[in-house]
Amino acid sequence: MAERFDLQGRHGKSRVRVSRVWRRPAAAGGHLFVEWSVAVSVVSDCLPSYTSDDNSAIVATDSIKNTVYVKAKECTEVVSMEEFAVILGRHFTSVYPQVSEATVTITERPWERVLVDGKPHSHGFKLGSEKHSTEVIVKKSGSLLINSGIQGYSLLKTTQSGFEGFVRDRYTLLPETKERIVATEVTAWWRYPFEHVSQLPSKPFCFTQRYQDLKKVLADTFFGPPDVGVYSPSVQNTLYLMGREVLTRFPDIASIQLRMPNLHFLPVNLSGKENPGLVKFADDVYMPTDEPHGTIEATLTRANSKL
Ligand SMILES: O=c1[nH]c(=O)c2[nH]c(=O)[nH]c2[nH]1
Repeated sequence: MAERFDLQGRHGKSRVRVSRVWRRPAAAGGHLFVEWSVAVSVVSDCLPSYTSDDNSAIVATDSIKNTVYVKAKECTEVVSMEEFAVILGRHFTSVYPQVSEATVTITERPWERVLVDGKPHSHGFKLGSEKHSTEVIVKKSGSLLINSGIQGYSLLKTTQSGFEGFVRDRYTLLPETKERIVATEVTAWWRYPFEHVSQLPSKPFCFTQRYQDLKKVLADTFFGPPDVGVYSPSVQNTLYLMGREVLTRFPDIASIQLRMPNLHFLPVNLSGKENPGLVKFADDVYMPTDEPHGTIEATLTRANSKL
């Protein structure tokens, strides 16, 4: 008898790029504009399409792609990325009996309103750097998982950082220091507390506002007060303080995952037989590097969380 196999498949469409404009009058704040890259992946009961030539249960990935544009068109009111992802996830899991679950991932291209002579422009945007993403999983029952994140958030400070007291053995060359540049490119992911579509907040845009607030908490904790800063004894400690501050400020966030590569700025000392002490490092000239870099990451979860 032929061997039997379990098969767990999923299918969808990735990198579906969509932009949406909401044309508000200038007096109401001007146009809103987003550019999203959407990935949809559905868990669908279409086993015969894998094991035979029967495609009758397949929702074509081309139709999945089209749905992204249809739903964008239907969003006549402003929606955040997270809300749009829930709309898509709800659509696939409610319209198609064979679809039990949908994962919708969206990454936003960070178009930011320009300022002209210090005034927000009503319809002009420029590209920023760090990116906002979300991953939403919707089940047929309406149960939900919403994780959102930030990528490519580059932060640097020129002082108030050191690294001392680490293991010294026969492999150690790194001198201890109380003075260095610290630079990183933060990746963070956090989970929202809504576990069912019925719990979603009705206030539009709250996810977008939360992203902005969270980004500010991360940066403010990294930098410290504008005039004096705050001393960082290690990237590990700074990462912990950033995560702790997020969980303290936002009680509805149960957990945050932070990845903070340590992008080294190496002291430049140049010396040769002919030119002894050509360049002597005095906390002034550095060689910026990104390879190799330290990898520091941690997840902070509330001790009483049920996660
Ligand atoms: O903040 C730091 N953490 C480390 O773990 C480490 N390791 C290293 O070489 N430099 C640093 N800096």
